[in-house]
Amino acid sequence: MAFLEVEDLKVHFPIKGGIFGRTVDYVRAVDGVSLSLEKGKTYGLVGESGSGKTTTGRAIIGLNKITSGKVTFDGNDISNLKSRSEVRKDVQMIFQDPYSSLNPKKRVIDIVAEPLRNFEKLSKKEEKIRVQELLELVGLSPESILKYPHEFSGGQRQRIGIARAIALKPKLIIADEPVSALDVSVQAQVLNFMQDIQQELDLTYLFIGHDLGVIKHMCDKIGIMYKGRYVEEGTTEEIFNNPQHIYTKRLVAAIPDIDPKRRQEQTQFRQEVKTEYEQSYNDYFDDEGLAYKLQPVTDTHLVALPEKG
Ligand SMILES: Nc1ncnc2c1ncn2[C@@H]1O[C@H](COP(=O)(O)OP(=O)(O)OP(=O)(O)O)[C@@H](O)[C@H]1O
Repeated sequence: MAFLEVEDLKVHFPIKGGIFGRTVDYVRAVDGVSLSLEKGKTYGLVGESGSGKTTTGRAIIGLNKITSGKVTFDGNDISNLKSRSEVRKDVQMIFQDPYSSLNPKKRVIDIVAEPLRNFEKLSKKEEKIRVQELLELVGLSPESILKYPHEFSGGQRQRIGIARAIALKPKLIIADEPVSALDVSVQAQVLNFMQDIQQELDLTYLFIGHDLGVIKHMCDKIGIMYKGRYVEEGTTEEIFNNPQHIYTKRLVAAIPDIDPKRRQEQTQFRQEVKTEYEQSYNDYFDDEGLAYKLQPVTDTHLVALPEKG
């Protein structure tokens, strides 16, 4: 059994209608996702906006109710809310936007200490020392404890978010587009730092993203999502060197390459993908453009599927 095992996960949100507010339909945000993640590794969930990546992450951590399916973490079935509360300390989330995810009215010490206050009974002095240690670990000055989020840059704010996420020494971190809101120049620093603490703290990551360059850099395994399902899953090498599904091929073909020789290969690959896409559209997609016909189904974010032709 893998460290994190998700089996046929479904999360459907009811759509209410009529004067009685009855459920008239469901948004099938996640509709049968399975994945397994080994300890210390990083799994990338990729998909265009609305494909269900965030809902998958939120369902695993217990922020969204699971409609059906099973989530096993570190040997425990955490599919229902009660069982999940037992592993709450062990699974933490890092959010996309370090501007909105930190309360602007709170000082850094109160932000980072929040999970500690929920789970551990520390004296004020012990708490201060722990927060200062955490800030040092994420590369911020321990004197920052009395500052407010607006006094920091985007990259520094994300480090504060990471300090909060690792405060309870979690085992699994769900990182929901952790660098998408940051300047490109800062993204690499935060990603490299995330890799450093992964080693240091023996962390396992579920990394949600849409930038395939970032995903390639970070992940061992990748699942490509589309409309709540997987279109393809594989190791990073398989996805980038030998993509099977036309949707994945389109994503890989869209990555800009700065190396002149590889750019030439990429141009040729793009042409092949274009031809295959045009020839095989009906084999892969049903009338609504849903990628039902190849299993498993994945999620992606980089390039929306264009209209046929
Ligand atoms: N609480 C909710 N109630 C109803 N529908 C929801 C809810 N949360 C998400 N959805 C819908 O579920 C679908 C999947 O959303 P989700 O946020 O998981 O996608 P995503 O791939 O993470 O996209 P993004 O990259 O834009 O965050 C979308 O159609 C979204 O509108």
